[in-house]
Amino acid sequence: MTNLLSVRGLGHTYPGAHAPALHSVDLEISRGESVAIMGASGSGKSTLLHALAGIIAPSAGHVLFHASTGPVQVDTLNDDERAKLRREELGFVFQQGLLLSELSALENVAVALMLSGSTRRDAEAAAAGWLADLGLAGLEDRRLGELSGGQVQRVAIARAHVTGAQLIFADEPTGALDSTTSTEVLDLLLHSVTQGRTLVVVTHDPDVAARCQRVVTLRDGSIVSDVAAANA
Ligand SMILES: Nc1ncnc2c1ncn2[C@@H]1O[C@H](COP(=O)(O)OP(=O)(O)OP(=O)(O)O)[C@@H](O)[C@H]1O
Repeated sequence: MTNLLSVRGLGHTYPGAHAPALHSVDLEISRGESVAIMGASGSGKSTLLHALAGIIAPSAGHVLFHASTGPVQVDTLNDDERAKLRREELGFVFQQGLLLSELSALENVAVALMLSGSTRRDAEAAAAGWLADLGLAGLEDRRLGELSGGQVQRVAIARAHVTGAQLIFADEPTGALDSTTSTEVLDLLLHSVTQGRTLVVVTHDPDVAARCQRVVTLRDGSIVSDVAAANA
């Protein structure tokens, strides 16, 4: 498998914090892998995800991402460049933050493409296709508040994929869902890995981690284990 992300000496200390949230992390992620990031609350999982995905600029170390256009040194990008990288190359399935409750399911997905320059008509056609593929046909015009938690996560998955992103970051994508719906949402994310995409998922749930190929565990901001998942 070819390398997609190479991380060297990654560290991050939030302003005013006494201890680093992330410390000397080295990590290689290959194209087509599914990687779970686990660890106790406060161990640095989200900080690692945010540094890998260019959401935050790390205070130390390097993140090399092999984008569709060539290698990108993520840690050296400015805010605008990181935003462009996220928009064009990465997909996000987060519990909160990215979807807009006042927009419909269709608009939430289409906006990802419109931000990258697609016309509304093209964006909505592509969005409708993804929503249908994810079992949401007929619900396109519902606002998020009129959908179940699992349906909202499907909207998030559609949005993460509609731009053609090859690297998907998920932060507790099943955290608020019942076990049946969790399984369905994870099935959808792992299906996209079988299509050649790469998934990095932060989770507290051992069942989610066991279905990924690899489990990276953090403690106090450092990687303490990096193993193939038992059930993978
Ligand atoms: N914006 C921030 N400003 C200051 N400190 C922060 C910030 N975000 C996280 N931290 C601190 O950094 C450390 C790592 O936090 P992080 O959110 O990465 O952990 P986590 O493993 O994802 O935790 P959880 O499982 O509870 O979400 C913690 O000590 C946390 O308090």
